[in-house]
Amino acid sequence: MIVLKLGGSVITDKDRPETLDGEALERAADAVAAALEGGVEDLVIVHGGGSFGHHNASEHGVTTAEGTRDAGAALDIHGAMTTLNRFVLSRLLERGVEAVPVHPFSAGHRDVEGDLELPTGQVATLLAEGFVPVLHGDLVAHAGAGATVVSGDELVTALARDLEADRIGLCSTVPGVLDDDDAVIDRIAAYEDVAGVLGESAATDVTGGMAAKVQALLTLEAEASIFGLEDLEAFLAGDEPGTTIDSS
Ligand SMILES: Nc1ncnc2c1ncn2[C@@H]1O[C@H](COP(=O)(O)OP(=O)(O)OP(=O)(O)O)[C@@H](O)[C@H]1O
Ligand SMILES: C=C(C)CCOP(=O)(O)O
Repeated sequence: MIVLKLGGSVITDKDRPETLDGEALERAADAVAAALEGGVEDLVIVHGGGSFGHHNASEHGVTTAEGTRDAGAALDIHGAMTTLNRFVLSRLLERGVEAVPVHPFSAGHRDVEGDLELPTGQVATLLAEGFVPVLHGDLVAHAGAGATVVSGDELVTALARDLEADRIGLCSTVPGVLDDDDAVIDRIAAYEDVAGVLGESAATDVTGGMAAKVQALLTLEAEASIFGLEDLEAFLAGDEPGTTIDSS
């Protein structure tokens, strides 16, 4: 089972609100379709927000910890993410991928500690029935805080753990985690080894950029890869492009 995240910064133009990077999205959809035709089974896709969702969340002061109890604000943020989800689904459907949406707002929640609870029975059943479930960064109900943002990266972690993913891939706008000289770090085994070079996202991003990604992936048993769009095909073919996060 593969969990693949298509970074919001890859499939959208992160500097312009609610703007797709149509070419990049089509390229990603091509790679997914080719991989499924080539024999990949059991693929779960998660996509991030990029220029959809982050701007809205930021405008309403909503983050993964700061929530809202304003339904209008919640619909604004969730609506931006479902709009992007429709675009992703349609590009996949056009290529014969049996992609269906799973909206985290209707499925998950956070407890008072902020820990995410995400049921995955629907995702497992969709996989078993031959679908490609497509989740996305979203809002979730948060005990004591209203509704807060859940990042695609958190969803990847929860899905990978629960569904015992064999492989995890984060396709981002960078070719991997970069060191001080902008060279791709091949392998990361401990957060302390790279904490100094990890920063936040260059664009409006309420969920933490690269540092949060690496921290989350280090908690998983399976190996994860962070790579750029040019390496998506290679990842889906079984290679380990970019940076491998290995906590074992
Ligand atoms: N050491 C680093 N190596 C690589 N990228 C880094 C590093 N430190 C900070 N970054 C930033 O992290 C960004 C990737 O995180 P970001 O959250 O924007 O990606 P994404 O998952 O593709 O998008 P989204 O969160 O919208 O889904 C890079 O574009 C870069 O600006
Ligand atoms: C900002 C929202 C609503 C979702 C963010 O998801 P991410 O881009 O994966 O961090």
